[in-house]
Order: sequence, then structure tokens, then C-alpha cells
Amino acid sequence: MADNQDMSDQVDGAADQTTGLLAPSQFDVEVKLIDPNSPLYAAESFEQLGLSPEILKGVYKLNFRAPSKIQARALPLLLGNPPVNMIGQSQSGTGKTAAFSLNILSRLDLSTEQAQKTPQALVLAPTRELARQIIGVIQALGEFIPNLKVSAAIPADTGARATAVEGQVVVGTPGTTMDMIKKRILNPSQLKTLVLDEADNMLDLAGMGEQCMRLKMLLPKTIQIVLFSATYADKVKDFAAKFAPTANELTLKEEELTVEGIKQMYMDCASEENKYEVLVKLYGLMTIGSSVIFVKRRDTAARIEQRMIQDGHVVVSLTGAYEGSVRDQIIDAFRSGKAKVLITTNVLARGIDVSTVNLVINYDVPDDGGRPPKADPQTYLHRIGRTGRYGRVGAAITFIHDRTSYNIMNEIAVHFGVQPVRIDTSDWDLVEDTLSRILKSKAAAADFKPERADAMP
Ligand SMILES: Nc1ncnc2c1ncn2[C@@H]1O[C@H](COP(=O)(O)OP(=O)(O)OP(=O)(O)O)[C@@H](O)[C@H]1O
Repeated sequence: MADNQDMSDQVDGAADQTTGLLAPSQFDVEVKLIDPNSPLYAAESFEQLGLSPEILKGVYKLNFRAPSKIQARALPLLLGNPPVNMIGQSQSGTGKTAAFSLNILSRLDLSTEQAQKTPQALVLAPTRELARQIIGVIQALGEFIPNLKVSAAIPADTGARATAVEGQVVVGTPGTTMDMIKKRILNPSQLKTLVLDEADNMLDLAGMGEQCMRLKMLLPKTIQIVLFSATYADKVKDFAAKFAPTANELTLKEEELTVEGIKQMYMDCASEENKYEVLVKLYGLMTIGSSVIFVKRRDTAARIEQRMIQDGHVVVSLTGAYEGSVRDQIIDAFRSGKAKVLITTNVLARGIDVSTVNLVINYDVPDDGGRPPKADPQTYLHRIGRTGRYGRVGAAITFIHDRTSYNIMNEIAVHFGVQPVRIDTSDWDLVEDTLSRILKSKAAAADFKPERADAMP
């Protein structure tokens, strides 16, 4: 739909309109020290959180010097006994994965051979890429825990044989997990913790919310339910509260959700076709670290990929059109830096953590798919959150080419109370200057040097 938008309502220089919060071009790159209001600031240390020496070793090996705010606030509540449910919220890239993973690892019983073969914690995520990433984090934090095994419950390639899931921690997507339980390859009877990462998305998506609910019915009644996300749209709040009853809640106001290190901008494009010209001009002009280009549809992703390759760029695309191991290869190539430009749809809008990403482009504005389309502020926030991870600086540029896309961007700006800055494409020297200042500016977190792991107690 977005690829063939009705151009009759196109405006020339959409941002010349004076209504709304979109701001004129002006830029001040700020490098801030970690201040007490930052989501990365915490008064406590990991040592004060009562983690086992094996777990602390994993934390130090990852060079985590101090917990982020969400980690310091959530962990004491999560670790209490008897376990209490949690609905947790914190900005993108602030360490929610470690928050729920440290709780899971702390609760594992690995004392007997039998216990070692029994799934005790289940983490559900909306995509295989995110599930695989979470597995990596749990394995890294748990590196010094003897006999720890983390298993995946993600779709296997066609023809692959399903084997019994014996890891104490299982991370998967809801459909495959449900399948494995039904086929009795996964025994849910001893599960103590259930985590829904990107919980609002899991509970909202057509089909997935219902699936999560049915899955929950198959789990022990006493299971601790932990929901985490950067966003909870109003429409899912009630369902979340039903899914995780009598939970401790750590939530944020909408105005607190944007991350300071992510510099939000927008660019006027003359037409749908002109968006591609602006895109390649940007890439020709700038030395960009790694970047993600978000489009609405799979075919747009494929088309831009082809055109960019023809124009001599090294890019990959990942959409739901690809299956299993092919998707794994693509995301792994992007993670390792072998491919520096990733074109994708909303499938990778959430959770993916690649710290070298310093530019996100919303080639198509995130809309709700309605007629007429309205803004999808949550997806916008998650998309731009692929950069600016843990205090790093990044740029997020949204392409605007007609009245609809302008209105959507404006709705998003109003929703979060932010003023994205207009980048004027009539002056490419200025574009280059502005962007290179941002992309070169030091990460705020760089002032917050992690100590060497081996210097820790
Ligand atoms: N205490 C810490 N100190 C330093 N780095 C940390 C700490 N906790 C997490 N990180 C790093 O921060 C990055 C972002 O963490 P994570 O992916 O968990 O973010 P998130 O809050 O889940 O974000 P999103 O909402 O986008 O899913 C990761 O690279 C992680 O290794």
C-alpha cells in the first residue's frame, strides 16, 4: 500500500507547514555525562543486588560496571520470595534483557541431574532474531554457571527433526513453543518464570496475544510472570494487567520514553520516487557505521535492496519473506559488520541490539495500516531505538514526501512531546555537516568507562 500511495495529496516541501511540532533545522550536538535522571544511572551496584558470585562473574565479563535504572529497580522486586509478577517498562537500549535474565539465572536449581534436564524458565519473544539474541545474552551472563543450558524454541527449517528440549532456560516464539509443549518435546510442569519480552507487542498482535494466553494456561499456576517493553499502548494495558495479575509495576510517562542520545530528524522528499534518490545521496555522502532502513512492505525492501546493489552499495534485507536459517545468516552478517546496511520491515523494529548502528532511516513512516493510515508511535519508538543503545549517540531520519506522511510524523512528535529537526535537502553540504557532527559525536556512555572485568573482585 505505502509503495503506491495516492500522490494526489502530495505537498511540496511538506515541512513548510507551520502547524505541529516539527522544528526548523538547527542543531546542537550535546554530549552529556550520566546524570541522576538518566535511565542509565543507578545509585546501587551489582554487588548490592544479591547476585551469586558466578552470575557476578558473567556480569563483569560483559563489562557491565553498574546496573541501569531499570536493572537496579526491577531486580530487587523480581528476586523477592515468594515471587511476584512484574510489568516493567524502560526506554530502548537500557538493559531490560539483562534485568529479566539475571532474575531467571538467580532462580535456577541446578543441584541434581534431573533438575539440570528440566526447563525452569521460559522467555517468549515476537521474532526468531530476538529469541536468538536473548539466548546469547543469557548464555553470556551465565557463562560461569556450571551445567547451564539454554535452548531455543524457534521454527526449525522444513524437514529438520524436533528433539526434546532439555535446557533449564527456553527462549522462543509463542507458536513454536506451543507446538513443542503439545508434542511433549517441551515439559512445562517445572517452569518457575515466564517472561514476555516486547510484551505489548506479544499481547497485541492479532493471534499472538491469544496464543500467549492459551500457552499460559498450560503452565504452572504459581509461575512468576514478567512483562517487559519500552512501550505499552493504552489499548494493551488492561490485557497486560490481566496477563500478569497483582504485578509490581515500573512504568514511564510517554514524555520520558525518548532516548536523549537519539537525534530525531526528518527530511522532505519531493515524491515517493525521490525518497530513493535522497537515500542513495545520503549513503554516497556519509561514512555511516551500521544503519537500518525501515520500510513498510517486503516488496519495497526487496526493490530497494536490488537498486542499491545495482548502484554499488553493499546491503542486505531481512523480512518475513525469508525463512529460518537464511534469516539467521542475514542478521549474523549484519551483527558482525560484514553487511553494514540492513533494509527491513517492522519485523526487526523491536529488540535487536547492534551497538554499531548509528543511523536509522524511516524510509516509510510507521503507520497503523488503517484507511486512512494513522501514526504508530510505538513502532516509531522501537524503530529509532535500534540506534543510541545504552547511552550511545545515533541519528534517526524519517522521510516525509506527502501530506499523509507529514501528518503521521507530526502525530508522533506530538505523542512523545518531541521536536524532530528538519534536515534541508536543498543544501547537501549542510546535510553532510549536520549528520557528520552527530555521527562523530562521542557516546554519552563513553564517559562511563567500564572497568576491566579481571580487575573486579
Ligand atoms: N549494566 C549495564 N552496563 C553496560 N551495558 C549494559 C548494561 N546492561 C545492558 N547493557 C548493554 O546495553 C545494550 C542494550 O541492552 P538491551 O538489548 O537489553 O536493551 P533493551 O532495554 O532490552 O532495549 P529494547 O527496548 O530496544 O529491547 C546491550 O548491548 C547490553 O549489553
